[in-house]
Amino acid sequence: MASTFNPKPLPPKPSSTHFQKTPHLLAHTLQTPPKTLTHQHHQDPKLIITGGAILSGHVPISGSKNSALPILAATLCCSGQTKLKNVPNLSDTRSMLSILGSLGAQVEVFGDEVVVSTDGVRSVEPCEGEIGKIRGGFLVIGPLLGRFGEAVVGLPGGCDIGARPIDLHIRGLRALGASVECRDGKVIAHASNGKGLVGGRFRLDYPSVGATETLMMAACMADGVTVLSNVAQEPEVIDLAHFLMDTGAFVEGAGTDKLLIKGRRKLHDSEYSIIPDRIEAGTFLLAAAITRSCITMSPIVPSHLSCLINKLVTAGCKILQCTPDVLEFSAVPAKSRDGLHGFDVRTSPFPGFPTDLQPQTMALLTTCQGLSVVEESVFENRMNHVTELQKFGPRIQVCGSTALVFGKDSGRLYGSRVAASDLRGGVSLVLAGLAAQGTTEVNGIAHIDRGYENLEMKLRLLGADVKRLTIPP
Ligand SMILES: CC(=O)N[C@H]1[C@@H](OP(=O)(O)OP(=O)(O)OC[C@H]2O[C@@H](n3ccc(=O)[nH]c3=O)[C@H](O)[C@@H]2O)O[C@H](CO)[C@@H](O)[C@@H]1O
Ligand SMILES: C=C(OP(=O)(O)O)C(=O)O
Repeated sequence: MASTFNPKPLPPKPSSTHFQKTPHLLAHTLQTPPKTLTHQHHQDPKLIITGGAILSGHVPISGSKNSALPILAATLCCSGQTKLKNVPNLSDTRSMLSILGSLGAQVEVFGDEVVVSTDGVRSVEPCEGEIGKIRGGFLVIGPLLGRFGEAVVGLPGGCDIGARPIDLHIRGLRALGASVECRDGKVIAHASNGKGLVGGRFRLDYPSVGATETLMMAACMADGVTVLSNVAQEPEVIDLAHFLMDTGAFVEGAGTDKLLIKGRRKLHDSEYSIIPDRIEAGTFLLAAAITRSCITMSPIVPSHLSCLINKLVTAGCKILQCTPDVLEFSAVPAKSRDGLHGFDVRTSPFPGFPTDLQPQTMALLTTCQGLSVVEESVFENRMNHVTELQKFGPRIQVCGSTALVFGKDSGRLYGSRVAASDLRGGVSLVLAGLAAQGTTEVNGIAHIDRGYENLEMKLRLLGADVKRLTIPP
């Protein structure tokens, strides 16, 4: 029987120290999106991968995109200067900073540190163009409504992996006393009693990550006590709760299915470090697995990845070292190079198997022994990568939200010209390219740049042959 991975518990999170305010303005490296992101598809840069390299060495893991986005939105709840550390430099975080800037916030960027002051915010209507690019931008609605009593926010963008409605955000805000209507592609919200939001009770029909985050932030600024049930338990929700508590909020129950929040009108300044990106870390574990390699990575919170690691151990991989923040992982088979066994996956909310690792896991399963079944239960349309993965040669059969992956016996992977249509689907093609014989060209990599910081540089650090080709306009 496969052994179960039991990570050591983390030490308690240190309480925040107060940030020494820095009056100077320095480089705004995160605020200027690279030109290539605004180009048409045929002018997009592409990744060229020569497959077959065995990876080795150490990869640094960046801060979490899905924590950084809500925490940047939450700076709108805070007076004074908020200093965030370990913020990843991604097109999504740059969009989020533009959204804050469009409201009148002052944003300064020093490498991976971002200092935000929202005291000068005068607008409650963020730039619609940026909101429409990313999912996390919509999260400003809760803080705006809580602090200013109104918000006018365009409909969110993000990966095209399903309908992704926002009904739970809206119904939850109504339960806190807001009047909310959707008109002309915008959500227009008012704290309808004229005095601001009021505490209330709301049960989410589904533990939506985004709706939980919207309601947590709104409840922190509402008058009275709020109880939210059937909430999301993802590490990013816990990270947001820790940030809010550091700024003076009272949030109890983060990481369980019920939150109790005592509202205050305004939160104060703080200094806070974003957690490591578990999805980026998981992607590198899968990169090592698909190339049958041994690598180390840090920083990482192993318990955030228990579900994936247990599956990989079942497949035949080994955890050689696991401390609270470093992981040494080996997929080097004992005898032959292709000894990993397939396994079944059903995505579900945390602590279940993360939907954001489903496409990358499917890429690995095409190289494993036997038939694997991959079921996507979180999003209704997250199988777009399959047609592109099939171009590498393996047999994959899709029926609705379930894929049958026939594994290495259905054929080995051959380099191919493919195109990303979303973030994680896109990176699954990069993983397939690492394992394929010959050269792979991955187009549409603006999708990948939304969520991976320096992907090709990090892969090269591990010994992969990956180049970014930027075609001049
Ligand atoms: C920026 C960010 O953090 N993105 C993550 C966040 O997205 P996001 O917050 O959008 O994901 P949700 O947890 O809200 O969505 C999960 C499911 O709930 C449904 N739903 C959601 C809200 C709502 O009001 N009504 C509704 O029906 C969605 O359509 C989806 O089927 O969590 C997802 C699930 O872990 C991840 O894949 C995304 O990477
Ligand atoms: C689906 C994702 O992102 P978003 O919610 O930002 O579209 C993702 O990170 O895989």
